Amino acid sequence: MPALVVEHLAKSYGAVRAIRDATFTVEHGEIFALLGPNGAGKTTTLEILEGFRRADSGRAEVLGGEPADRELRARTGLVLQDIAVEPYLTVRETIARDAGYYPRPRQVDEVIELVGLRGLGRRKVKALSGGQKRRLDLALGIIGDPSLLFLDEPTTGFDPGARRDAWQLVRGLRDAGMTILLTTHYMEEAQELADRVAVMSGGRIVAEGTPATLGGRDAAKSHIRYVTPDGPVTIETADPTETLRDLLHRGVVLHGLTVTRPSLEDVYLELTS
Ligand SMILES: Nc1ncnc2c1ncn2[C@@H]1O[C@H](COP(=O)(O)OP(=O)(O)OP(=O)(O)O)[C@@H](O)[C@H]1O
Repeated sequence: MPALVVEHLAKSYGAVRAIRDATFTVEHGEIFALLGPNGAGKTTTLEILEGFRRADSGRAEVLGGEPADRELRARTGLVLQDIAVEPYLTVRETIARDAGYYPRPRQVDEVIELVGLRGLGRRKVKALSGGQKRRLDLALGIIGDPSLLFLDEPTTGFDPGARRDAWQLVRGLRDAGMTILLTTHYMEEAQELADRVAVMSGGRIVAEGTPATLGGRDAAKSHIRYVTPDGPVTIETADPTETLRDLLHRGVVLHGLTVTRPSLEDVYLELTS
């Protein structure tokens, strides 16, 4: 039984068809990334799975049950786009208060450490930087020791170092058995983190696969580029190894050589254009 099942899901806000017909499944213990342009329907899909909204039609199943089930909520963690936190509480007080909502929470200090807020436990929430605030959001998502975690754009506002730390943390959670559904606008994040990705556009899933194979990426042609005294050369080839062997055999000097395949971002832009 998969951790999440979404089948022919549809949801409109008045005349706006936010989700038209979305189908995908997420297996236990995997990191699944939902990608798509602004307004594609990602947050609405998450909100239905989290039990905050009802779909108009279709099926959404979470850990084998209904999304809004109370007992289920104790087993899921949420990191939403805008989380309301008390500005005058400290980091530690905020996390400790949330720990009280769960039957078997993690240790508060362990979580502060995990999300990289060590030494900031006594700082008031209103005095945190944007990235630190987002780490606090992450702490609140995992304090209940959930088996399923929803992350809606978890690293927005992070500096590159903090982003890599967050990826490390999320991978660690997955390796410890947690199932993670995330949305992101950073293709590098999806590439680095996700076991599988789905691309949503106009309320539909338009492609699904591993980051390496999405949209036929693995079978796509490579570009070999190098510079000769006459100027730059670009060769498009399905078999870069063979083409390079041939060039070297002919004694071509390959100054500034690069070999590239379409990036996840290239494929994504093509799918959503
Ligand atoms: N409460 C609401 N009332 C009316 N329309 C809404 C509401 N929430 C979302 N929408 C609309 O539904 C569509 C899907 O929005 P949604 O927030 O699910 O997209 P998203 O993929 O999460 O976008 P983003 O990447 O910008 O967060 C958009 O056209 C949005 O304007």
